[in-house]
Amino acid sequence: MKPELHVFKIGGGIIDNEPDLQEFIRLFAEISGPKILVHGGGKGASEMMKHLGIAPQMVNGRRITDAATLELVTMFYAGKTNKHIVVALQSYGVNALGVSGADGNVIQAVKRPVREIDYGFVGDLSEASVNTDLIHQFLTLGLTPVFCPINHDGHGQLLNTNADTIAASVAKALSKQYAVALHFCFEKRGVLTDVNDDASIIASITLADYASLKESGIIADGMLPKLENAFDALQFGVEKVIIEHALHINDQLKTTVCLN
Ligand SMILES: Nc1ncnc2c1ncn2[C@@H]1O[C@H](COP(=O)(O)OP(=O)(O)O)[C@@H](O)[C@H]1O
Ligand SMILES: CC(=O)N[C@@H](CCC(=O)OP(=O)(O)O)C(=O)O
Repeated sequence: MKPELHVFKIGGGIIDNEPDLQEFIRLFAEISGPKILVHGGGKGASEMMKHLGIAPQMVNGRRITDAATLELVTMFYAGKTNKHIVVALQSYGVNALGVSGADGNVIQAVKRPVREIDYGFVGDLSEASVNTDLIHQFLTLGLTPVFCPINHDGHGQLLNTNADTIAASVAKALSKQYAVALHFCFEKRGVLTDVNDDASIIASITLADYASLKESGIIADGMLPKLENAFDALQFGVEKVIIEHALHINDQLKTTVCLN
């Protein structure tokens, strides 16, 4: 039987709220066995850019990343945010190792080809992008890898990748060796039929449900790439995908994503 592995992803809504972030880290620290944390931070990055007079541009949940934006997001994600999370995890006794994809060549991306939209320095991933041997060695040493959304192309170029995509790609790649549970944690109780009502949780969502909820506009914005990554992960061997509130990971109320 494969050993269990938990891959957690947290986004900007939690990272930007310091008490919530600390509480999530406390709960994450309690999880036993091998675990991985992937973080985003898009909300804070956009706020920082606005302060500096640069208008953030997002298309289909992905940031258009020109050279100036890449410099800023590298500082923000790989520097401030990643180290802030790592230092907090250390304070809860988790031996966290903060990495970008360039560190140890742990994730290599390919710059997104220009089609209708030029995303700039945005990196796409495949399963082969992820250095599973190295991650397995980190886990064997008792380290908890903490991935920021910055990767590289192996030829000297850093690239920005959506953090949900990183979490799904890492989960898929490791599913050959581990029974992986992928947890997308954010500031709501799961996928909701009314985005303003946390009581309206959809307990389980299939691909067919997703198609009709998307059609009717009930699922929109950042939830679209999250669910697309969730179904993709299930199709490629991840055992369980859960969408849940970052501060209620021990509760039963959450959305489980299923293929059918
Ligand atoms: N049906 C839905 N249920 C829950 N959230 C939804 C739904 N439709 C759209 N959303 C939006 O998706 C957002 C989550 O996506 P995103 O902001 O990318 O998350 P993250 O915090 O991981 O970066 C929620 O804050 C919410 O506004
Ligand atoms: C290419 C791309 O879109 N990268 C994302 C990476 C951060 C992210 O995904 O943050 P959340 O998980 O908090 O949304 C961005 O710069 O917004």
